[in-house]
Amino acid sequence: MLHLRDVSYHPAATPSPILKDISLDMAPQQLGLIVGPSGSGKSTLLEILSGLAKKTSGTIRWRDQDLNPEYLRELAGLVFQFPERHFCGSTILEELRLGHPELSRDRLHHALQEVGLDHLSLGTSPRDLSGGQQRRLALAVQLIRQPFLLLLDEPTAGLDWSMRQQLVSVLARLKQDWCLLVVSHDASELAAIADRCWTLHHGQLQSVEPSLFITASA
Ligand SMILES: Nc1ncnc2c1ncn2[C@@H]1O[C@H](COP(=O)(O)OP(=O)(O)OP(=O)(O)O)[C@@H](O)[C@H]1O
Repeated sequence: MLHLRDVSYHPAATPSPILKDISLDMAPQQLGLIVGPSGSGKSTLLEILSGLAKKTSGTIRWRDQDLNPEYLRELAGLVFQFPERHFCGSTILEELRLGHPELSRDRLHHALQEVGLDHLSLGTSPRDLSGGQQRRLALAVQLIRQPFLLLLDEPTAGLDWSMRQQLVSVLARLKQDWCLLVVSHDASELAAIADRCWTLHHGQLQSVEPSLFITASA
């Protein structure tokens, strides 16, 4: 169970906080969706939850354990917006093994299976994959680390309709085993698979019913 209580982020360079007293709870096997316009603080919240930035105040807990940035870097997996821009490996195998040369082929195969890419040869170049396949490979890269929390920044951005549908069904399947927190400026397809929804405006989080977005985008 992930618990955030009154998490704020106020860098010295800004006149007002970027995140203001954020509180939320999420259970394993849930998908949480935070929807907010550009500049509302979505990526900053994910940076804090993945240990890349340090909150100014508040607490972040997994069950009863307080999580500092070092712990968060180990326990959370962040898939950046447009993750394909950061691929470094020349093959799928290299991409999956970056930083984890010891990983067995079984473990790699399992991660690819979870995102529906197990039919591909490990020697395929990530650059030769479709946009949707590249997004799923980026998910697999995080899954092999077995994070307790999978964080996704705008996972469907820039994909066409059919690739978005494929990605949404992969996420729906992944939430059966993982805790997922997704941020997006567009709730349309993701709200249908979300267990919890929030809006984020000027760094302030507000809980809303997922059905609100489904009706609004229908
Ligand atoms: N360390 C920092 N110092 C100063 N300003 C910052 C810092 N981190 C974030 N910001 C500012 O906070 C605001 C929120 O940024 P953030 O990237 O989190 O928004 P976002 O909702 O993810 O937007 P987008 O969808 O455009 O990526 C922006 O105005 C950004 O410039």
